[in-house]
This record gives sequence, C-alpha cells and structure tokens, in this order.
Amino acid sequence: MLEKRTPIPVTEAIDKCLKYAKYKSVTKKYYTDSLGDTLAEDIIATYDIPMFDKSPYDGFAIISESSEGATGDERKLFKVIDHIGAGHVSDVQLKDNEAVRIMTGAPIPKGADAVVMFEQTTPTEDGFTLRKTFTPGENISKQGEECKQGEIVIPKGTKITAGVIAVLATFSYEYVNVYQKPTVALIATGSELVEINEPLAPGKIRNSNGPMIASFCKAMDIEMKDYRVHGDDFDALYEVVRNALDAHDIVITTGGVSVGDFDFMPEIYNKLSAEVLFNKIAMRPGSVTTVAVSDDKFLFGLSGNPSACYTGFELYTKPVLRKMMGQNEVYPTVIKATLSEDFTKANPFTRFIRADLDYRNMKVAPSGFNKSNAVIAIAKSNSMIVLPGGTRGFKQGDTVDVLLTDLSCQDTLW
Ligand SMILES: Nc1nc2c(c(=O)[nH]1)N[C@H]1C(S)=C(S)[C@@H](COP(=O)(O)OP(=O)(O)OC[C@H]3O[C@@H](n4cnc5c(N)ncnc54)[C@H](O)[C@@H]3O)O[C@H]1N2
Ligand code: MOO
Ligand SMILES: [Mg+2]
Repeated sequence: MLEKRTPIPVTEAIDKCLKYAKYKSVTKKYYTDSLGDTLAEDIIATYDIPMFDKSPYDGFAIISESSEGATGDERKLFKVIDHIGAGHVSDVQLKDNEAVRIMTGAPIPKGADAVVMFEQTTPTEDGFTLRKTFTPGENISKQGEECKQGEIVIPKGTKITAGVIAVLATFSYEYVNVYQKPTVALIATGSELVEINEPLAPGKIRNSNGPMIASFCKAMDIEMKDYRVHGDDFDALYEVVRNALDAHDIVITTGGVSVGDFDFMPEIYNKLSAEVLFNKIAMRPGSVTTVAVSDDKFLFGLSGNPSACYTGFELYTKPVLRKMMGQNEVYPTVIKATLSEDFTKANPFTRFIRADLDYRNMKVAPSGFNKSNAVIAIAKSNSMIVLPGGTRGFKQGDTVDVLLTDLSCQDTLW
C-alpha cells in the first residue's frame, strides 16, 4: 500500500528543521582569515572612538568665543601659533584670537573648541581672518561620538564581512572566536545519472544537481565530500549514506525521495532509525523534500528534479547551515515587487517560481520555463516569486512576495 503523506506548511517545515540545528564548536582564527565565518563572541569597543576630540577638516583650531560678532564687514583676525598634522599633538594652550593650523584627524589643542576650514578663511601675514561666528564644538569630532569603551559594537552571531574585519582591526582583535562550520556529504542518487564526461546513452541524463549543490558548499567555504553519483541499488546506497552520516554533520542527497519503485531514501531513513521531520510540504516544486535527523545530524533528501532540488536547498538546507554556523540571520529575505506578466496557473500549494527581479523598478517575472524539472530558469534567476496556496490568476501589476536568492553566491560567501 502506498504510504499516505501529509503536507505541512513551508514555514512550519523551516522551523521544524531549525529547532534541531545546533551550533558547532568554537575555534579561534587570525582575524583576516575569519572572513565569511560567524562571530562566536561579542566584539567590544576597547576604547572610545574617536579616542580624543579631533579635527574633521584641514583648517584652524580656535576658541569659538574669539569669532563672536564676525561678519563680512567686520572680519576677526587670528594669529597662528602652531601647526600640526594627524599623528601629532600640539602642546600649546590657546589664548584669545590665537589659532593652531591643524589637519584632518589631529587632536584638538588645549583651549580650542572649534575648527575653521581653510575655505572659510582669508590668509594674512601671520594668520587669517574669518567672517562668521563659530559655536562651541563646531567642526569637532567629539571623543566617543561613534562608540564608547565597553560597548558591544558587533554582536555574536554576525557574519564576518569586510566591514567587520575593519572593526576587528580597529579594536585589536588579532585572533577572534568563530563558529566551526558543519561538514557536508553530497550524494546524487539515480541509475539514470551520468557525469559530465560520460556518454549520454539512451535514457540517461546528466547529473546537474550534484555540481549545483557542491558549488553552494564551495561558495560557503564548507568542507564537503562529494560522493558523486550512486545508482538505485538499495544496499549499496544504504551503505554510502550510513558511512556519509558517520563522517559528516549533514548528508545531502538528491533524488529518490518520492514514491517511485526505485525511490529508496524513505526506506533508508527507516533502516537508519532516523527521525523524519517531514516528507511532504505544501509547496511546488519540491513537495516531496524530506528532512530527517539522527542525533545532531541532518539528512536532507532533496528532490531529484533540478528546480525542486534547488528550491529545497534554498528553503531548508541554507537556513540550517546558517544556524549551525552560528548566524543570527537565518531566514530567507522576502520583499514585495510588482508582477510584470500574467501568471494564470492555479496554485494548490504555495508556489515558488524561479524569477528575475528588476531591482531598479522592483518588477519581477518568471526567469523562463519553470516546471519542476527545469534547470535553465535557475541559472537565470535572482529570486523566487512566492504565490500563496489556494490562489490562481495573478495579473501583471499585482503585488507579489519575492524571496531573494543569490546564485552569484555573494550572500553565501561566508
Ligand atoms: N506518483 C507520484 N509520483 C511523483 C510524485 C508523487 O507525489 N506521486 N511526486 C513528484 C514530484 S513532485 C517530484 S519533485 C518527483 C521527485 O522525485 P524524486 O525526488 O524521487 O527524484 P527522482 O525520482 O530520483 O528523480 C526525479 C527527476 O529528477 C531527475 N534527476 C534526479 N537526479 C538528478 C540529478 N542529480 N541531476 C539532474 N536531474 C536529476 C530524474 O532523472 C527524474 O527525471 O517525483 C514526482 N513523482
Ligand atoms: O513537488 Mo515536485 O518537486 O513539483 O515536481
Ligand atoms: Mg522518484
């Protein structure tokens, strides 16, 4: 008898996965080697920034009171008594109508409380004149105005980007605690599959899911073992999956999760005594995407159909990978955009359509032939249109949800 599967909503399926996703252990890395990792500690300001009151301009430091009443007709005269660039400290104590010639980044001399830009002055023999009143604090970057010593400036769980590296350098985090990334095993299942350089005999097709998922792992800098293609032989496939599960945190398979005579994954989960979190989701494509857990390990049974495989990876595998590597932001980003062509098909389940989002005009359209078995539309997409289940007849001009994806792997370059 055919097993009856009960579909669950997409959001419930994502949350079921995330509930089981555990952080990996923490390791220390040299800060420039941590690009793309996730912070396992809060980054704390080790001093105020700026560290001292400083000049944001090339100009003159003055006592603001000395400029009081200055106008175009009644210019105030200042005498320059010292000259400093960034990295140097003036030891003069300013008096009325005195100024220090000061460059951007240099500390404000004692007594001064304003900075006049060169452009606001007219030179004289030993100084300059100016034509407006300056207020106390004008043109001064105050100590601690960006952050104060002891403040958490970047919280734990943040992905380390070039900007975060700049902050690590600023506060001398030469070695930083990051989460270890999970390791992945990748198995493409199906007796029809041949690799890129093998002959395409009748009935055979190329394995495209394997290289696609491998590329995601590569972009994420995740240690991945590619077990390549395995035919539909239960015992052999069971052995490969079992060994892969012993050696890795996550086993990703593609194909063999539906109800076909050679779809062996359900029976393999059973024999492994893995807990199946779900095997049917109210979505298209990828409704048969199956996720199982065994101890702290995950088995992602992605569908064989390329668009379904891709959608399953984006919706379930990516958030789990993000959580396991300690990231705070794990859910996909969904925005609104305007549909630029009609989409009249019925959507019994939530439908995900590989799509081309025009960011400039916030218009979106399917990125080509969009059935579950399509491969080209994946390559041409930068997003997925999300149409709710139980609807039909979306028209050009309708506002729709759009899930942002990133096949260029900029986002996933962790
Ligand atoms: N009676 C039913 N039949 C099917 C159902 C169903 O509910 N009842 N679900 C359909 C849906 S939806 C999908 S999606 C597929 C899922 O199939 P599987 O995950 O079991 O995958 P396979 O049967 O192994 O392959 C499906 C399809 O994809 C091609 N494929 C497989 N691996 C790759 C690969 N690595 N690269 C490229 N293409 C691949 C394979 O040749 C098949 O054409 O089941 C429906 N059937
Ligand atoms: O749900 Mo399947 O993945 O559409 O073809
Ligand atoms: Mg099948």
